[in-house]
Amino acid sequence: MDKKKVFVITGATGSGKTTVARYLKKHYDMFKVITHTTRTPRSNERNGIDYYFEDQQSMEKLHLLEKVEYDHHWYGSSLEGLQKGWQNHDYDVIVLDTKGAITYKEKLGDQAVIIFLTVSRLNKLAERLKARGDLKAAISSRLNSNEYRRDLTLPRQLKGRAHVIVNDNWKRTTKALDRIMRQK
Ligand SMILES: Nc1nc2c(ncn2[C@@H]2O[C@H](COP(=O)(O)OP(=O)(O)O)[C@@H](O)[C@H]2O)c(=O)[nH]1
Ligand SMILES: Nc1ncnc2c1ncn2[C@@H]1O[C@H](COP(=O)(O)OP(=O)(O)O)[C@@H](O)[C@H]1O
Repeated sequence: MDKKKVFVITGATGSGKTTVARYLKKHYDMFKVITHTTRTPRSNERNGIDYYFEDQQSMEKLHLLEKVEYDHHWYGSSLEGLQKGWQNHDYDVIVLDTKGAITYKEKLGDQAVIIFLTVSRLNKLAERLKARGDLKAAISSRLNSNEYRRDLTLPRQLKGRAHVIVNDNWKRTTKALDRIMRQK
């Protein structure tokens, strides 16, 4: 069996996907796959580190494995991105919306390990976006988007095919992640 895997971190905005990806990169030597987006960078985000920031035209020229519209912006990931990581690492980690996670599971089967994040109280998500420093208008647009509502629950296509972590408490989350990694 191919030992190369991609860990797909998915869930609602503010649920902790980026934080979890950072933990897996640091503690399990995973390669963080950078995806492409047409949304504008946040003040602390850098091109080529957090995303490849694209415009409509440059986005259309890319050869992508999958592409989604999320809160009026486009996001997409490439097979080249995954393969770049697998050259020197057994494990890639990528942050995707739930639509992207379904595509990865369908296309890659057991090679894609899906981790779905949630929280027990939804108002925590808005609090976390504020604490992260997101602009008020961006938070409001995000929380009113159809994609935000959709990603609050595990899609039926991923039922029984994803690890679910309730990320209320960071220490407990790291324990759950370490448990998943021991199963590998
Ligand atoms: N399907 C897919 N989703 C992506 C990709 N890149 C980022 N996303 C998702 O797009 C959504 C919006 O991301 P972002 O604007 O960074 O907001 P955040 O989740 O609040 O940090 C999140 O669910 C990301 O996981 C991609 O290449 N493909
Ligand atoms: N378990 C947790 N408890 C408290 N704050 C958290 C926890 N996990 C993540 N955060 C914080 O919540 C904010 C949103 O997390 P982030 O990883 O950016 O979410 P996402 O990528 O899913 O939008 C960040 O400021 C992060 O530091």
